[in-house]
Amino acid sequence: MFKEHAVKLAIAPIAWTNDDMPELGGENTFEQCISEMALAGFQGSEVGNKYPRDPAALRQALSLRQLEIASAWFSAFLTTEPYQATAEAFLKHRDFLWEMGAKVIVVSEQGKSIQGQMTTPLFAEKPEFTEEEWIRLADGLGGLGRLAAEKGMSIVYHHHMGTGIQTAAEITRLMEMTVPEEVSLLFDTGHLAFSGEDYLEVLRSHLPRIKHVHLKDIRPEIVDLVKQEKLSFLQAVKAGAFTVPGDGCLLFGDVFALLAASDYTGWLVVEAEQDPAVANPLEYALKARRYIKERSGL
Ligand SMILES: O=C1C[C@@H](O)[C@H](O)[C@@H](O)C1=O
Ligand SMILES: [Co+2]
Repeated sequence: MFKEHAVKLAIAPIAWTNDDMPELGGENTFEQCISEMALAGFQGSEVGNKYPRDPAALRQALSLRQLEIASAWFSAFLTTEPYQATAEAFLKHRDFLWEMGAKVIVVSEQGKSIQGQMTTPLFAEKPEFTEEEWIRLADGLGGLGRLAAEKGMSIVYHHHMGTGIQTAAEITRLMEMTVPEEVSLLFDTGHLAFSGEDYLEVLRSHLPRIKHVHLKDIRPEIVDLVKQEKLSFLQAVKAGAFTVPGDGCLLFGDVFALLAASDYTGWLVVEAEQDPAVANPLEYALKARRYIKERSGL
């Protein structure tokens, strides 16, 4: 299926400690988190809020467990703040990731985002960008892409529930307003399915621009509840809207087949935030690892 050495498997720390709601998994330590990632058979991780920010200390802790850093999330505010403010914060983030050996930088526009608001209904209050904001976003992302290229890196745009770039149409528009040399795409299965998009069609349409993949599944009955009860994104996560690949309703066999057929090279990152007090992170990491092996041979 996948070409040898083309793809590496990572898992995000968000299943152990949630950066959006640090009270979820507050008791789980950084060492426990990375030890369990390695124990479950993963080669890499993204960066969570408990990770040391000193590259030497982080490298040392990871190398003991033979783990690498795949990437880390960056919140941009290109639609609501001056470009310079986002660019300055981005440069620090870029240089940290470069020191950690990452090749891609996850970027998500958080201007007008409701993803961090505890009670704002996710579906009813989804933000939309004005024409002017679309232009600011596309131009700003181009600028960040050029800054990433100075270090031989790429930005991968993270579409996300509760933001101005959530739907298939919004992703397509963003890709059309930017160029592949500057802006690549992160494909997150869970966010697309949650939004009600045809995630396989999004994958087919944008395959050449996809340079990073987040694998998460959804529990459709919880997604229905989120709509009926007008829950927020954070309430949805707590209620268990997301889970690991194979534990929900997504067709990951098809996702892997499409990626492999396009000679995808890069990381596949299991990223399934749920309440660690309900869903034991090691148990779910092992479940995800077994399922990925069965479906992709990796
Ligand atoms: O990549 C991600 C990072 C998280 O902080 C975010 O809220 C999550 O849903 C996600 O997909
Ligand atoms: Co994601």
